[in-house]
Amino acid sequence: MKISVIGGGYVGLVSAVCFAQLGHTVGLIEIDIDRASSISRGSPQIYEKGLEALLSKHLEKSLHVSTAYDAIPDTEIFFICVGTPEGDNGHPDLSMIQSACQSLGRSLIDMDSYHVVVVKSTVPPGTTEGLVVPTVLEHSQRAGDEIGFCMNPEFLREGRAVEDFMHPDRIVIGSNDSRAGDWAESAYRGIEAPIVRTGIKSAEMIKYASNAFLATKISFANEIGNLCKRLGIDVYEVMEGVGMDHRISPHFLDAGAGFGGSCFPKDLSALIHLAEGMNEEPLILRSVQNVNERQPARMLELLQKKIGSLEGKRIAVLGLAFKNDTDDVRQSRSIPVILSLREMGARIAAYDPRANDNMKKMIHDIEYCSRATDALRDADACLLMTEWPEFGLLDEEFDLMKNRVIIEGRRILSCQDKEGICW
Ligand SMILES: NC(=O)C1=CN([C@@H]2O[C@H](COP(=O)(O)OP(=O)(O)OC[C@H]3O[C@@H](n4cnc5c(N)ncnc54)[C@H](O)[C@@H]3O)[C@@H](O)[C@H]2O)C=CC1
Ligand SMILES: O=C(O)[C@H]1O[C@H](OP(=O)(O)OP(=O)(O)OC[C@H]2O[C@@H](n3ccc(=O)[nH]c3=O)[C@H](O)[C@@H]2O)[C@H](O)[C@@H](O)[C@@H]1O
Repeated sequence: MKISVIGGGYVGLVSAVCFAQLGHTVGLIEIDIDRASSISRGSPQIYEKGLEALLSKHLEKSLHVSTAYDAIPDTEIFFICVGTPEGDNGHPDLSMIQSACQSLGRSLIDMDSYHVVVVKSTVPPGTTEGLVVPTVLEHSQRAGDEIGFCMNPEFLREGRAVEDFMHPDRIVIGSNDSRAGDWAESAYRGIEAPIVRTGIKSAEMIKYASNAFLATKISFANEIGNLCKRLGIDVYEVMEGVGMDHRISPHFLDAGAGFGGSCFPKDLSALIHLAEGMNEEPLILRSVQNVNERQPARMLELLQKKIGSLEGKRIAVLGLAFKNDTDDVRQSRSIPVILSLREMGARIAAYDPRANDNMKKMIHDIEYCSRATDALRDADACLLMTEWPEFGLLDEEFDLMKNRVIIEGRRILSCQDKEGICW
């Protein structure tokens, strides 16, 4: 098939290279000139395992990158993968969706063959039919039956995006017309996964409900973990026993610093905003959010309990990315931790294997180290914020600290000789 992917971020770029890998001819449209040119050079600005290799395999063969929409005349199916960041009051900012639909619509003027437009970005229920369909039709001046519309949410995780795209648990395709749904389904031929065909609004809601449920599992584990901490119980041992019940599953029950990233926090806010707009009280969702917002402060309470005032103390912060295997720091739990430490007068020495540069753009006035040992040297305490496997190997490196006070926000360390383990 001839596919165009609109937006070259985590979802768009990964989708584009994976569609090329599945044998399609793919055009990637990215309006940010810097992003587009680094993708065209084969070195994207985002880090994902396996992405560069696939990109260089297909670049200028079955995958072409452009900053303009006029490069898409042959396209049969469009996947919209632009950002939907949190806007005012938790409502997602849909302006990028709107402007992508305007440009896409204009590029379809004067075409007479059938096209399918698929929304892959996470959008609130009603957005595809209420915004995408009318905007594309208005700007293309085409009749409703000449363009099909689908909603196909994406479930990939950062850090393992290529793997997740190629091996999903399910592929959800929401459509109101079976021809459009069949086309969208064809794009995934070659991937072995159950296909779930739904209406468009259900597909939109499946995405929010999935993220909200995963976030709920994490906050639940954190609440139990906070209780366990007081009782001197190891919450990881508890959750291992809990997760063995197949109705619960062992995944997403790791207690610690809480969830960050560009999606759980914003999608939770969007769902809360949606509920409130309909006078439904989102009791569970608000609690999930509240528990998550308090977890970083709990780490700092524990730290103060161990070493007293933080004024002038050197604190090593290991891990800046919101999770391992990514350089993404959006909504990382290390941000509130660093900001509070700074307010309390601590001297911060931070290290992340990949995310130092991205965090520097956000917080400049702390020390960034190029190795964990540099951060740990002479530190009064260490806060471990990201589940990077390399941190799991640290042991005698902690002897460089003034005291081995280590607060683990992620259970990753295998060494036994540590004090002040958090959860
Ligand atoms: N990051 C993730 O792991 C996942 C994200 N999602 C959802 O997918 C959507 C995209 O997320 P990301 O890829 O993380 O966003 P991103 O911000 O990394 O990438 C979006 C890209 O779209 C480009 N763009 C914006 N307007 C455009 C336009 N009119 N034409 C062409 N390109 C345009 C931007 O320059 C940017 O490079 C969001 O709705 C997000 O919630 C869904 C699943 C996973
Ligand atoms: O919509 C999205 O963008 C994506 O959001 C999440 O993926 P992602 O945010 O990339 O990463 P996760 O692996 O889910 O981790 C999110 C956060 O939760 C934290 N986490 C995860 C698992 C856990 O048990 N405990 C926990 O605190 C991680 O440290 C991280 O900060 C979902 O897992 C994806 O299915 C979804 O597509």
